[in-house]
Amino acid sequence: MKFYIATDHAGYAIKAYVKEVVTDLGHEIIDLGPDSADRVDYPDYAKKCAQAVLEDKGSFGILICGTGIGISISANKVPGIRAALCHDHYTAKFTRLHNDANILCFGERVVGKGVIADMIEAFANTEFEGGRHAERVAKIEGCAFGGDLG
Ligand SMILES: O=C(CO)[C@H](O)[C@H](O)[C@H](O)COP(=O)(O)O
Repeated sequence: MKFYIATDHAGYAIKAYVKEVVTDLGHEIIDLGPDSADRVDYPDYAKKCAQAVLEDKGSFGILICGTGIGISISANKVPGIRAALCHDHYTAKFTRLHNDANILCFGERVVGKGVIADMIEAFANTEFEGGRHAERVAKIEGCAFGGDLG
């Protein structure tokens, strides 16, 4: 699998560890920045990663900020992106199974290294289940374009 990773300043410190985890699992990871812990705006990096994931079909993203909240909200503004803010193995696994998430998000200030490695493994090793979930995922794009929520 190919992953794109981006953070803001509050997710920068953990990035090297995350890249190591992804590589050790046998996957490719491309770093979209930033290259230092200088203060940046998380929407800029969410957008960079979202665009890369959409342009490179079949790839996935990892986005990290302090809480994981701002960067996931931002990425989800991009149509076609399903960025999941995860906190543990269960949420990382089920967002692939049921939501077909294409970007894993978390907060550097929220989860520790063990949980991060566990989430990445669960996210990378879980396939979308399809079926009834595919119908719901299709409706997500309807929400993005102001469709009828029923
Ligand atoms: O968690 C975040 C957004 O949801 C960010 O990573 C920042 O930590 C947060 O916005 C605080 O920003 P600051 O400039 O570091 O005070």
